[in-house]
Formats: sequence, structure tokens, C-alpha cells
Amino acid sequence: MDNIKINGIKTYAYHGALDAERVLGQFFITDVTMYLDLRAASENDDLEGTVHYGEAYELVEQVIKSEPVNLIEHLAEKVIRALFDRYDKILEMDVTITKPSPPIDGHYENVSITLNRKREN
Ligand SMILES: Nc1nc2c(c(=O)[nH]1)N=C([C@H](O)[C@@H](O)CO)CN2
Repeated sequence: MDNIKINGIKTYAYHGALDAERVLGQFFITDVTMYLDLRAASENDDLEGTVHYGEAYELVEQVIKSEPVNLIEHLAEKVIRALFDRYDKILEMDVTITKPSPPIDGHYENVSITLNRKREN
């Protein structure tokens, strides 16, 4: 299916299950893939037939900067709900949230979760 991706949205926020994460904060990286029919936009060269990725970006940032939650899974669910509510055209979505530097000892690149959701209504 056609899709629009917004990659590597980097936001400083205070999510996390640990007290230290709520106090110090950290960066969160969000990647969004929105699946929708882009034939109207690609054939008619018209922004009305698609999702304005600049506006979608701002909505995602707004959600990530909103009140802290424990899990990045829950944060991703909030991003998905906000985008589905705002844009009827989106039929399916993948949202990945990455913590580049979580407070976990060890040698690894980062941690991330991905949710895939299809519109239900
Ligand atoms: N599956 C998850 N596991 C953990 C999360 C999370 O969001 N999803 N979060 C934490 C802490 O907040 C982490 O950053 C460090 O302990 C732990 N595990």
C-alpha cells in the first residue's frame, strides 16, 4: 500500500517507569509510517488528496511532549490514536519509538518498540 513516512522525530521528554527518567528526561526518537491511498495526490498534484506530513509531524511532537507515561508502548499508542483521529485517510500505521540512551547498564545501540495498527471503523 502507498505510504508516507516521517523518520527520526527527535524529542526531549520525561517518559519512563523509573523516577530518574521522570526527573532528568531523555531523547525519544519516533518513526511513523502512515498507509493510505495516494492515487488522488499523485495523479492530481493536490495536497487535499493526501496527509500534510508537516502537520502530522507537529501532532506527533505534541503527543510526545504531553504528560509523561511509563511505557514507550503506551506512548506509541497515543501517537497512533491522535493521527487516526485527525486524518480519516490513514488506514494503517506503524509507529516505532526508540530510546537512544535508556538507563540500562550494558552494551547495545538503543531500545525500541513498534506498534502496527489498522483503522477499525
Ligand atoms: N517493554 C518495555 N520495557 C521497559 C520499558 C518500556 O517502556 N517498555 N521501560 C523501562 C524503563 O522506563 C527503562 O527506560 C529503564 O529501566 C524498562 N523496561
